[in-house]
Amino acid sequence: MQRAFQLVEKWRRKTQRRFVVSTMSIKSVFPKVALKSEVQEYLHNVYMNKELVSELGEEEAEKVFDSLLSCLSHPPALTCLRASTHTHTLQDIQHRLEQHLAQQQGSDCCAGRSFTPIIHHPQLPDVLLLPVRGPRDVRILDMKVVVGAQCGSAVLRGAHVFAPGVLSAPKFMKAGDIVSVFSDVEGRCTRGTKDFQGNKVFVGNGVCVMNRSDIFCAEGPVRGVAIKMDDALYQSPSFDGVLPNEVFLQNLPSVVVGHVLGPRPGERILDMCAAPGGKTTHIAALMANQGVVVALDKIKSKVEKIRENADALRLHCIKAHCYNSIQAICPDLTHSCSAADAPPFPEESFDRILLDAPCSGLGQRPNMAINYSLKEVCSYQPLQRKLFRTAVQLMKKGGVLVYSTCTVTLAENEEQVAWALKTFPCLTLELQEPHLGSQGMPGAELSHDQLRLLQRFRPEFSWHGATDIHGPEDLLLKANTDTIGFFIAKFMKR
Ligand SMILES: C[S@@+](CC[C@H](N)C(=O)[O-])C[C@H]1O[C@@H](n2cnc3c(N)ncnc32)[C@H](O)[C@@H]1O
Repeated sequence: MQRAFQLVEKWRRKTQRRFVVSTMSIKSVFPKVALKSEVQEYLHNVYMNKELVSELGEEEAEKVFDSLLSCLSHPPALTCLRASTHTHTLQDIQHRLEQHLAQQQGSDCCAGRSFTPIIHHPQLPDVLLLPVRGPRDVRILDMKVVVGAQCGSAVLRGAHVFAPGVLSAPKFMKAGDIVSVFSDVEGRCTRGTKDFQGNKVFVGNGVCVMNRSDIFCAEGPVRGVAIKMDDALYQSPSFDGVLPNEVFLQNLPSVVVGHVLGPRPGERILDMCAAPGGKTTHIAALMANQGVVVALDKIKSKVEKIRENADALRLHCIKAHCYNSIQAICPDLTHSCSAADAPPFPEESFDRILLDAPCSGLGQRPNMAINYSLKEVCSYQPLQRKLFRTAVQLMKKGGVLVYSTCTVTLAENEEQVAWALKTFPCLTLELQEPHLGSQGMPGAELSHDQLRLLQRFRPEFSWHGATDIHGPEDLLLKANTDTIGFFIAKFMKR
């Protein structure tokens, strides 16, 4: 870890001169996540619930909630790459990645930047981390391009701007122009606008690869990079198409899920909500490609993505199907089920099941604006329970079920655990290994012992407004805490 920090320090010193304005001044202009007022009030009540307030005190609980809104609009401090250690060694992949980034960043280095250091995660043997630097001092230019909020968030995590994401561009914009890119956080900008005057957030500067007419006047759908972001507010390498057979860009808590599930070679595993296959491919890799991983998703186009990712990572034990997982149990015991690896399945068919549930996604970062209504946010709990019921029936006795979400509500997390333990006496809550996040959040009447068995990634706890790293311990702390908001529960069936 000491050597890792030396690398980060070297990189920081080399990039230092670009940080002429203190992060405090930029922080003040970078807004908190914008939520519908009904959703903000709902979340505020969650974070000010009686159990939590009696533990933290009202003032501290308010501060934590404020930090949550603030950190959600900013990207995590480190980029996490899962390495395909079933086909290559971690050192090998790191070396190839360094070579690739050296090529990608070659011209930037000449312009005064240095290569981003790549660090091994000390507790996750298949994870490589790259520190993100920002918010940086980047001057806003006269030519302004506006992109959709999703595209703006991707730029904050190191992506270039792809043509479909562009909403507004100046009248005479042409390839080679240097432009400032803004995110349309309120979703008000109409595609094809020339000069959008509404509320927008600056995400960095880039060089146009396409003319305005290429983006808006093409006959068919436009594809490809429209603006190459070479001076982004948050500096992080672009991983689009980088070593697709060896690395997978994945949030750190999602990698933790695979390890917590603990699949072993030869087992039968079900991933109930699998697309695009980030966790499915991790599970198959941990099984050294031996056994079966059945991956279900109800959206056909997304199932194709699972297959593409499985092929790219050479994971042949994955069997992907388009299916509604709620109905994945054979309806009739006398009726024989189709094929062993295709749904529906007889009860108690699987050694381990992952339910990475569809959820309100309020923990995703960066997210500058969430347009969900309260009704939408509240719609997930019943759906998750239906999926959970099926999961319990499909797991073998002695089998393991991992339930996870990337949201921060109690209703989709701790309340689901309380409901599951009451509804299914055959389930026990299990210790998670590794446990890198915080424990569960009080508010669902779970005991302290039960909360300790849960794992919640709570970026609001360590949020200080900037991604600066101060020492090796801080580097590791940030890697494990300055993540997306995420929840994991592990159950066993007696
Ligand atoms: C959180 S995402 C899964 C992410 C995925 N586990 C990964 O790591 O790449 C939830 C997925 O659940 C799928 N889904 C929603 N309802 C479903 C259902 N009833 N049956 C199967 N899949 C469903 C959605 O299409 C979506 O792809």
